Amino acid sequence: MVKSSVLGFPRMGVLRDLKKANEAYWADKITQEALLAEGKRLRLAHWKIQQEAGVDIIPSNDFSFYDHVLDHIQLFNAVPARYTAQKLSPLDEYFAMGRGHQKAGVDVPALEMVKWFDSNYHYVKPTLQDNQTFTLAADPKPVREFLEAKEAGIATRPVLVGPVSFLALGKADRGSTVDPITLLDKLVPVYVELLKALKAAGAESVQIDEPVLVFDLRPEVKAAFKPAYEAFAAAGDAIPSIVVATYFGDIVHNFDVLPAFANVRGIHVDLVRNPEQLEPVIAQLGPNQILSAGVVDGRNIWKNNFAKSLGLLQTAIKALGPERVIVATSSSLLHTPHTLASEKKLPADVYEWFSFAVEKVKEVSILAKAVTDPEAVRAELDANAAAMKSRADSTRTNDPKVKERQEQVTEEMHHRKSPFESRYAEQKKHLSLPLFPTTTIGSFPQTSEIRIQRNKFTKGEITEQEYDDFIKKEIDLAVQIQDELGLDVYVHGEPERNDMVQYFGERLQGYVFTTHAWVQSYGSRCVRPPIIVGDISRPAPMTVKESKYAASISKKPMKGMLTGPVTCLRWSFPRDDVHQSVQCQQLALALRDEVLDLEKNGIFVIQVDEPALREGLPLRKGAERDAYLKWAVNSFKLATAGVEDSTQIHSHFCYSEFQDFFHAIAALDADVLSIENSKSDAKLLKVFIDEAYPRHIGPGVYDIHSPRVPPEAEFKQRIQEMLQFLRPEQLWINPDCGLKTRKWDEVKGALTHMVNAAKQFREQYTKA
Ligand SMILES: CN1c2c(nc(N)[nH]c2=O)NC[C@@H]1CNc1ccc(C(=O)N[C@@H](CCC(=O)N[C@@H](CCC(=O)N[C@@H](CCC(=O)O)C(=O)O)C(=O)O)C(=O)O)cc1
Ligand SMILES: N[C@@H](CCS)C(=O)O
Ligand SMILES: [Zn+2]
Repeated sequence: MVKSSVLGFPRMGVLRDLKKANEAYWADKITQEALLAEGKRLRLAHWKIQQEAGVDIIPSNDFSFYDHVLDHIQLFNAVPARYTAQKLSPLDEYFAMGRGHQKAGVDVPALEMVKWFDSNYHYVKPTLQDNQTFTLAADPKPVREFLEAKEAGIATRPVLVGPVSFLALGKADRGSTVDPITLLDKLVPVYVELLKALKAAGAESVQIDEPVLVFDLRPEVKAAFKPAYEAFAAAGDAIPSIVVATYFGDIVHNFDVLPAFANVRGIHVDLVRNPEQLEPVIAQLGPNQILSAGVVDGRNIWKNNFAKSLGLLQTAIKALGPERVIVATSSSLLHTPHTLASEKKLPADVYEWFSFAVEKVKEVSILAKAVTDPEAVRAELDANAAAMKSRADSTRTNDPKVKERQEQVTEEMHHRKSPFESRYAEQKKHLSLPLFPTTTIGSFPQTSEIRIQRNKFTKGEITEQEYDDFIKKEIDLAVQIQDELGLDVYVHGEPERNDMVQYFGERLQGYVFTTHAWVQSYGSRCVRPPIIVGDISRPAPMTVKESKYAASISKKPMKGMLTGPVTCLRWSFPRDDVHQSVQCQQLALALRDEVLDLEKNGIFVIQVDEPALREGLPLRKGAERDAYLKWAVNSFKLATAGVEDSTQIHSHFCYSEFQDFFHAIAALDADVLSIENSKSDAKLLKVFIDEAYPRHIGPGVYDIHSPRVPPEAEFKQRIQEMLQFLRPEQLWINPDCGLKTRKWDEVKGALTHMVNAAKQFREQYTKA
């Protein structure tokens, strides 16, 4: 019998229960015991869903209160001393690393949080010291959760982030210079101890995730697999058997690492992303090793194409026999929403095209049966074939007018009228900005009042007029606060937006959107990606009404605020039947019209956010990456280049790892860039000098993910550091990202300090 397996299940629960419990705990509304009990309830519920679907290998330790990499930081007692020194409870210490802690005299910022591979999930970076040690935490979480499932009668396979990936995804702490991978020999014995404890608890097998295997690896990282997995092999039967899991790419280029895995039970590969790696991987397996074939997509919401998956599985079975093949999800289902069953408003025809986590779990189970006994699941196979046909034949997907417009796109449409120097001269006259201009990234606090009013509007409990009036009042408030703070370029605050991508998806033809399809983005924060089902176009302006109103009541320049084409694409669930470059160009054309409409309506600073530009970068260097960069950069330029020289185009990126990506950002030709930087070493900005970057930049000076209000001195120190790498005339002062997740008192406090710090530098440099 072929077995089925799931690599991880979403944690939030059907109604975002974990988010609600976490936020209630942080607001002191529920006790620690209540939060822990909610975690337990969710874990059991999720295991049962998988058990009832007939999944053979169910994961444990995939649950996390905040982030699974952060769990491992605590599991290995790799918690920086600034947190342990606070003597918080283990749970509060954990949240302090995730989101900072500023309470009862304790003031510690969060650890850095960055993108998980090319997904919209964010993990907390292991932050390691020169004299780092590792020990196993008391009552280790993977053992505890394995036993919890066992008590409930559910045998599970614990999931761990592997030692090489844990270190390779980490960094040296500020003030340390250690290359994390050199800490391997200290870490591996702790893994062995943990694996022994899991075996003693009854675990027969573990899933060890080594997703860094899909990257181009430094030789030091490649070399680390051998000693780590040899140490595991040396533990023999004292530890569970190991399946090494990789995902989001192929591992063919790292085949020279595979001898390190000679003694593991099996290897998991992502056959959704890279089906072509199937045969080469099969050829590399040892005579008794198992292939875990990831055929059910953990990153998208399209129903599995059973015929296609069965083709891959049959190839595997032919080579290895049924006992050595496991049917699996391509990756953890963390990146998919909980269940399609919650969606009551999707058009009936498209509903049939989708599968969320609960449905994908069933798909894995059906495929495992179908591959050796199709008649046992004939009805399911027929229904699947009918759904595939319904989508392929649908008229929803194809809009000839959109295609016609795409054919008329010219090279010239990608270029601004003049080079930056001439544009800037025009903008200077037009906008009269001071030295070190201050601005924010767009959103202001999305208060519960805003969400309640929007919810009432969605449910029809208030009229459009009432909702519009409410939004106008919010914009009034945002403008008034910016007056008081003394900022230089204003934003309207985005109160009308549920999310920077969903909002646009809801206004564009070619999309459908959901009511409950939440996916965790970081910590308790979730997103509800809209779904691209067909060719995209803009039936009407999307943001002009709010920006125009905001500009009309503002005495300073008002920035229009759009989400760029690449980010709209990446943070939606894209089509899988049309190349992403085509979808992106359609979005770019829709946004180009919006940019020009904003300009026509008196908005002369327009920010087009592209925080997902880097996330979309293929994980390995090479032709695929070059091709992506070409179409991604062109899409941004197509969206923005139609404006006059005097209109200032801003763009924003909330990630700090821009060194290997600098040329793409520069190629956008945006007049001003804002980039997340407050938690990184200012030295990273050196690339702007090295590359003689001519345009203007606002490296973030304030970590918006944390409720912490940094003191004024911290802002001044940050600006001072930045001035070592940037010319004063090119420096803007702004936070890392939008402020929607913060509370107004935090925002006012932090921005007061930020503006005061900027004013002091302005004074100093104007005198000089
Ligand atoms: C900049 N970031 C974003 C990413 N991806 C996006 N798609 N959007 C982003 O902004 N990726 C990288 C980063 C990640 N950062 C964030 C930051 C903040 C959030 C966030 O705040 N998410 C919200 C949900 C946002 C939303 O869609 N809100 C809706 C619905 C609100 C709601 O829950 N309504 C209630 C009813 C109202 C009530 O009674 O309170 C309900 O439906 O039950 C809205 O505002 O209308 C979050 O809360 O998690 C995400 C990523
Ligand atoms: N304008 C958006 C950008 C987030 S990346 C905001 O401010 O929330
Ligand atoms: Zn951002």
